[in-house]
Amino acid sequence: METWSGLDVPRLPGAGQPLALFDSARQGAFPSRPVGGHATMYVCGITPYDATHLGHAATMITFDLVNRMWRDAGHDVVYVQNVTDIDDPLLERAARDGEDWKVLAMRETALFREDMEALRIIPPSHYVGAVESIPVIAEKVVELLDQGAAYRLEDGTGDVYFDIAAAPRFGYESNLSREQMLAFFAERGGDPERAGKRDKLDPLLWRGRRDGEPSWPGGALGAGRPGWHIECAVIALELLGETIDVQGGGNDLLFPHHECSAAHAEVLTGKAPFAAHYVHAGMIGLDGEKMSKSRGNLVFVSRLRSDKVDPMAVRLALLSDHYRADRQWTDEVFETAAHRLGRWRQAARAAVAPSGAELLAGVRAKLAEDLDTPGALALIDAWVDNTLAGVGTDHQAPALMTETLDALLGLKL
Ligand SMILES: Nc1ncnc2c1ncn2[C@@H]1O[C@H](COS(=O)(=O)NC(=O)[C@@H](N)CS)[C@@H](O)[C@H]1O
Ligand SMILES: [Zn+2]
Repeated sequence: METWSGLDVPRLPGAGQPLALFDSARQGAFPSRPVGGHATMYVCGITPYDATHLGHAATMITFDLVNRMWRDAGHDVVYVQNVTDIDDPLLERAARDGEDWKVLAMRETALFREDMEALRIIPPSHYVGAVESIPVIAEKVVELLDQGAAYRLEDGTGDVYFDIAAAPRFGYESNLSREQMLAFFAERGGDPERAGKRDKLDPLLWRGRRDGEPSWPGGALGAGRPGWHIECAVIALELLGETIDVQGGGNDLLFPHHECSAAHAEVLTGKAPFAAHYVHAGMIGLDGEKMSKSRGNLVFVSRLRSDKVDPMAVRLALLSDHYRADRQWTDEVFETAAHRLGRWRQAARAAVAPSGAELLAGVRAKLAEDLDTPGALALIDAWVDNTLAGVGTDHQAPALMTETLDALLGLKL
């Protein structure tokens, strides 16, 4: 699947320091140490309907900062993102609206790409759909069956499940109790009550063909379509290798999605941990509720854009609180960001300002501490206040400040 169009990232003087990121498995922030000359990141992309709401945008901006910080530290980055262009919620929405699910998926994915370009998100190296990945997913499910790590239900549906007992450390990523897992599993697309499963938490790998549902040839599996977690495990393994630096997404994916994806990958490769860092972005909410399709309380990037809202003000607003915090989108958050952006643009046009090198070093240091954007933005505010008050003697500073905000925060002044 084609990715969206790229953009230039200014090279800054010197180099950034190692990026420390919070790892959900180890429950602490640790330096990410990409090896082999390039950093590898898999970020869970959209299920293509109701795109692009501000929750999607906030999470994509978070991992765009990881991408930018790694590049600033001198790494090449191989970044893979998927589109879940076949799954129950997509089929349900298409049926609700009486439209072809393939058309819905294509239209929403195209809109997502436009919104990502407007928000100045560096495109992933590989942008991959679930449907185009079905042949290799089916092969991997057969491998899991051959390893005895998966089993077919005996009820004639052709459904295949993963046996979580095959993953000895299952649960190490989310650190949840079994009852918490059962609750999240039921809430987020799992089927704990399905008859015939060995364990209630066993996730679906392959759904055998059903009348009225799309299906694809699955080789030895027979016709059907892939489960959700195996999709992301297989796409990452195919394009990034057996272990990766970052597996990312919103914190709604921590369990079951990322836990199961990691378990599938580790059983397939025999290598653990699948990801050195399991990175989860907080949920953007509106009126006190998580912004989500099921609730329908969505603010769309494309709507803001058609209302002539500056995407850079949206991006700055979504950077103003810490990426791991569940946070609310409010008019006040937006107005504050728009005002801040105006002052920053004014200061960037000054002839002279406080030291640009000091600002760059300060912003690098704050972002290297688990993407402390509130700390970084406060340093920029102080620099801007001084600049607008006529303090400072550095003639290169305004230009360097502009490049710093572009390269590290993705903000075009
Ligand atoms: N309210 C929200 N706040 C922050 N991130 C969100 C929010 N809702 C969804 N996301 C994130 O946005 C991305 C796409 O979400 S999604 O459209 O529901 N799709 C999926 O979760 C799956 N296609 C992942 S394989 C995911 O990383 C998800 O964690
Ligand atoms: Zn995923």
